[in-house]
Amino acid sequence: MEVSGVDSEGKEFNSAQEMWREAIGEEGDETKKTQWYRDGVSYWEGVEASVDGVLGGYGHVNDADITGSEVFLKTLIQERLVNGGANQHLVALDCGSGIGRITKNLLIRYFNEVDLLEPVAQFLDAARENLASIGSETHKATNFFCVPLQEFTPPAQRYDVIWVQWCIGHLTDDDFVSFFNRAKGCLKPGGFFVVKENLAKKGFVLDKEDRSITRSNPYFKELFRRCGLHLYQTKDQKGLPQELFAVKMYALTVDIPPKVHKTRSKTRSNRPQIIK
Ligand SMILES: C[S@@+](CC[C@H](N)C(=O)[O-])C[C@H]1O[C@@H](n2cnc3c(N)ncnc32)[C@H](O)[C@@H]1O
Repeated sequence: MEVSGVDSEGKEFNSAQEMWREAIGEEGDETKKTQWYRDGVSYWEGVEASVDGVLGGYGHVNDADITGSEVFLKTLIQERLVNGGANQHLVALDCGSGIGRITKNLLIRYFNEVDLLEPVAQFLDAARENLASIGSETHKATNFFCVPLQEFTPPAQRYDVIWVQWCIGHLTDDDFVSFFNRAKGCLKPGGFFVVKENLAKKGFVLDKEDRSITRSNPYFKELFRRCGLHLYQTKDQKGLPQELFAVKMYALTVDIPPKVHKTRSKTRSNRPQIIK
């Protein structure tokens, strides 16, 4: 990516390549890259297994976040899934699930089964506990995968929705692309990804504390293009405190969304749109 960016200590980089070279070393230098991932997980291992912990001290944004996600998800289920999801056995994957906050407050109400993936064992244990008394025989958390996204290949054709929120910043660009390419084959027909992430105003911001990168909207779009994914819908998350990064939701599909005959202005951004 030919975009400039900064790190959390104010250091400037002329390009993403320059930043990645410093963060994970030259291509083929697996030692530094392994250390990058190890440091990211170690950071989260030192965080309390609570809503406030996984939200970086902003536990009070949970309600706004879940409400925003629910509005986005509901429309997508209706538009994309057979019968609008009615009378279907729906399955979701919650990636980088932390303590199961999103599954507990949202996904388990819409999906018959939810699988959780989380590399930090203490978070996944908390998720198991938090979800033990939630749901029912027909709405339940099924699998708990204790593995990082870059090492995960989901089961083939299992999921209607793969939800990726506030965790993909831990992956390098190549591992980001590689993960979505593997995961594409795990979606059922009509299935889709939701990526909900912080946005940098421009370029990127490297967080040296938790070993993650916050990407800009153009940066995400370029990576989605490299994944061969199509942008079906996007929506900005509203109601978050001003001092936080803006947050955007992306719905992504493997198939090309049908052309919409426009009756409104071309400047509307939340319409089906192929990534350019
Ligand atoms: C900000 S928390 C968000 C948790 C959850 N998605 C939520 O919104 O409540 C970031 C999560 O990403 C997880 N994570 C860190 N590195 C990861 C990786 N390589 N693959 C998947 N998840 C990772 C952390 O352990 C942590 O649970």
